[in-house]
Parts: sequence; C-alpha cells; structure tokens
Amino acid sequence: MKIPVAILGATGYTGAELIRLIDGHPHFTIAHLAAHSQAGKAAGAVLPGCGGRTADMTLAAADAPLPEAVQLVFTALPHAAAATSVANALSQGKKVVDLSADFRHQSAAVYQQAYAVEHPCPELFQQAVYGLCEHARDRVAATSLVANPGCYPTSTLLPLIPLLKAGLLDTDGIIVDSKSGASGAGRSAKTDLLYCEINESVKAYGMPRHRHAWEMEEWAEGFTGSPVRIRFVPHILPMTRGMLTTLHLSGKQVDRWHAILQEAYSDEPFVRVLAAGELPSTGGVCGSNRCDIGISVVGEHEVVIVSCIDNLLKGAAGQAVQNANLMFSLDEGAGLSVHATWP
Ligand SMILES: NC(=O)C1=CN([C@@H]2O[C@H](COP(=O)(O)OP(=O)(O)OC[C@H]3O[C@@H](n4cnc5c(N)ncnc54)[C@H](OP(=O)(O)O)[C@@H]3O)[C@@H](O)[C@H]2O)C=CC1
Ligand SMILES: CC(=O)N[C@@H](CCC(=O)OP(=O)(O)O)C(=O)O
Repeated sequence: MKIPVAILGATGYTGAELIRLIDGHPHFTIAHLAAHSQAGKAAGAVLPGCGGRTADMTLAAADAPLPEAVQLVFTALPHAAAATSVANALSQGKKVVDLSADFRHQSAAVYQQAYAVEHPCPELFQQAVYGLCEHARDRVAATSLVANPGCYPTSTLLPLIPLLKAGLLDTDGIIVDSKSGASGAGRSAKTDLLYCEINESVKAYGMPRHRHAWEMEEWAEGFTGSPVRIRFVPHILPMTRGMLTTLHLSGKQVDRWHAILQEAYSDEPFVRVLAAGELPSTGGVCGSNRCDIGISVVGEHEVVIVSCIDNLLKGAAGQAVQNANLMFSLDEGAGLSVHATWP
C-alpha cells in the first residue's frame, strides 16, 4: 500500500515538480491536489506538463479539508500563506514538508526582519526542523514538520558547513554570489520577469540584503556553532532552471579544503565533490537532486568554491521528497534521480 500524499500549491513550479516526483515514487501516491486562483479546474488544464490520470484530478482549494487518508502534506505555497495551511495539516495529524520560508527561522523576530511580515503561528517554530538532509537526518526522521531549505541557502550551506566545522574559514565577510534560473521566482507573473525583460540579460537584485542572507547566516551558525557574516548577491539569468553559487572564501590550510569536502560527502549520493580544480555547471545537475561542488585554490589563503543545483529539485521539490523519505523511514533516495537530464 502506498502512502497517500497531498500537494498544496500544486499549480506552481515547485508543485508541478512535486507531482512529477510523487507520481513516480515507489512508496507515495497523490491523493489530493490543491491550488488557489485555479481551484476547481483539472490539474491538466493548468499544468501543461501533467499527464496520465493525475491530469484529470480536480484541484481543491488550498484551505479545503484534507482527506482523512492523507498522511503527508507538501505545502508549496507563498510564504505567509503557507503557515496557516501547515498549522491546519498538523492539527489533523498529518506530517508536513513546507517548501516556503515560513518555518525556516528559529524566531519570529528574525522571520519578521527577513520577510517584513508578522508570522501567523510562531508557536510552531519549536517543532520545525530545518531539513538540509545531509546535516539533519536524525532530526528530520523524528519530526512532523520539516522546513525545506531555500534554494540559495542549500547551494551555499552544503559547501560551507564542513569547512566551518573544520575551523579553517575566515567567518567575517564571506562573499556569496549566486545566479538563478527564472523558475526560482515562481509562476505568478511579474512584469520584471517577462520574456522580453529577462532574455539576453542578466541582473542582480535583492540588495542591500536579500531575505536568504538571514537564512544562510542562521543555519551556518546553527549547524556549526560558528557565527558568520555573509554578503550575498543574487542574480537572475535568462534560463529556466538551475542555480550556480560562487563562494569567495579565505582561511588557513587551504590545501586541505578539497579533501575535507570530499570526506564530508564521500557517502552522499546527492552531493558530489568534483576533482580538485574542476568546476561544475548547472547543465550537469538540472533534472537531478544533486549538488555538485567544485573547488579552486586561488591564493595562499584564498579559495573559490562553486556549487550547482537544480533550484526546483535539490533547491525545492527534490530535497522535499528526500526529507519526506526520511520522515517515513524510507530509502532516502526513493523517487529521486542522481542523474541530470543532460544534455
Ligand atoms: N521556485 C523555486 O525555485 C523555489 C520556490 N520555493 C518556495 O516554494 C513555494 C512555492 O514556490 P513556487 O512553486 O515557485 O511558486 P508559484 O508562484 O509557482 O506557485 C504558487 C502556488 O501557490 C498558490 N497560491 C498563490 N497564492 C496563494 C495564496 N494566497 N494562498 C494559497 N495558495 C496560493 C498558487 O495557486 P494558483 O496557481 O491556483 O493561484 C500556486 O499553486 C514558495 O514559498 C517559494 O518561495 C522554495 C525553493 C525554490
Ligand atoms: C529568482 C528568484 O526570484 N528567486 C527567489 C528565491 C527562490 C525562492 O522561491 O525562495 P525560497 O527558497 O525562499 O522559497 C527570490 O529571490 O526571492
């Protein structure tokens, strides 16, 4: 018997990716799909990529009661809107993986600083686990609420955490420069994301402090005990999906850093540390749940690290399924691919 799953926010980009992953999953099955402005329509009428019998499912309203049989709920809703759906699902005894930012912070004060809105249910912060799977397995397995990490923080924290743990990084003034495909901004139309405005163009945004800078700093310290100061500049590129993050780092014993990262992730199917000096590309990871990390020593104390993920997979729906697998004591890689859709 497969485990029945609900996806709230099924008509968005991450929702569509969740449908694809859950429909192909050996242990989960889709029992309920919900949307907001598109509620009442068939999934296939709103999602051109959705096929099979799932395309005929009617989209419920995001706040409609969940079927009793549902054991797991993915909330792929905008931040602030997600929190109340999460609270409702938990009160009905469901496990929840929340893809929004609503439970990624440890205090309402930090959330409010980063998102400029008051949190609707801060009492749930206590039970939320920040689901960066490779560093939070045991806690994820033991909770009913996983806060799925943001895409930029995932691509930043995976290379940073082992080096911080080794105590070799200068922690003051880490520069994180990221590039994202336009699907990172979601499906709702925004004028600055029109084809004519992003095609043949690259732009930086989110300055002076993008909301993910708080998340990166909070969890770099949360996982390692080392307070860090991060200057983060995101960019949007004229491509659909993929994320490339370049970290400009300094510290000591830089000749050891490659080995430290390799050792940290040698048994991890979804994190690949490339040979010394080799750098990754988004094309090498898109379609997979992998994070590829490349490292280049550029001075006696200076290093450039480049990490790549698919923002919709390891940066969102893929990591969400990885977390769900852990919550249900399944094979962590069930339903996920280590292979990209290359070329
Ligand atoms: N895109 C990405 O790469 C990543 C996204 N995320 C996060 O995942 C969540 C979903 O993102 P994404 O799929 O890109 O978003 P989209 O904008 O593509 O989709 C949003 C979804 O939420 C529904 N929705 C919109 N407004 C409301 C509302 N007020 N109440 C309830 N439901 C609503 C929409 O329904 P309808 O279509 O019916 O209006 C749609 O299903 C967000 O919190 C986002 O920050 C996290 C990591 C990466
Ligand atoms: C390109 C783009 O706009 N990206 C989004 C980040 C992706 C996202 O959805 O953010 P969460 O991970 O916090 O949910 C942004 O900068 O706000």
